[in-house]
Amino acid sequence: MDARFLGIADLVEAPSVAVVVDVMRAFTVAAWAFAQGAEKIVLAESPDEALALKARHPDWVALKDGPPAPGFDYVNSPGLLRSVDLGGRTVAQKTTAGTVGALAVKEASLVLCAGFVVAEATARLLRTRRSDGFTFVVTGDDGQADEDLACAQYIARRATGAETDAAEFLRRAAASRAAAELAEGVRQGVHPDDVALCLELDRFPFAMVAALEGSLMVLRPCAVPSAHDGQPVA
Ligand SMILES: O=C(O)[C@H](CS(=O)(=O)O)OP(=O)(O)O
Ligand SMILES: [Mg+2]
Repeated sequence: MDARFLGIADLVEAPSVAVVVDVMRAFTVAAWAFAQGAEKIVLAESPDEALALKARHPDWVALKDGPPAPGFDYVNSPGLLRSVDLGGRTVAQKTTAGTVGALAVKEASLVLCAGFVVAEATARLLRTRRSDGFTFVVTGDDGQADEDLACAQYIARRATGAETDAAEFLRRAAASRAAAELAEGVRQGVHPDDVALCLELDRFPFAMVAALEGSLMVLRPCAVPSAHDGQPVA
């Protein structure tokens, strides 16, 4: 299996299978939103689009990174989101890196969004795909964010079925600039548990698949039973 690791700016053509990785924090937050009952997440192009979607659908909730902002219900923090009941709700999410990365590959035939919390389910889903290669989008720091690269490399290894010790990959993520910035209060809209929550390996049993639904890029959880190993999915 051929794995490419690209930053968002390096994407010149739509990959066939794209795994968009944002450990800190967009896709850890997305996984927590599903765990808290959200039906789907619409990946918004801009803060204004997230607010416009919410205005059009008053039962939706809007979430963005950075500090709390007028019109937005939540910030991009797993620690803050984990106590919120999102049962049946649609979330419009806009972040600096993660949502931008997913929107950059919206023409791909399969788009998975991932972090350590859904690593094994993501790898399991990739194992069911007959594909010559996978493109991992390392969303942070122009493709240099080590928390995202470490997670992408870990998932790529697990996607081959190779036994892989996660410890070194998690250590790199814990030592990343993003982790330091979250811990030191450089980033805003942060809960003290955010870094630890982003490093919870396989916290959730589902993968997350994004696809165009009309003009919107919509992220949904996807159960990946281990019994399907080796069988292709649509
Ligand atoms: O919320 C985050 O951690 C970041 C925003 S920033 O890097 O602090 O500006 O967004 P994400 O898209 O989740 O990396
Ligand atoms: Mg990030």
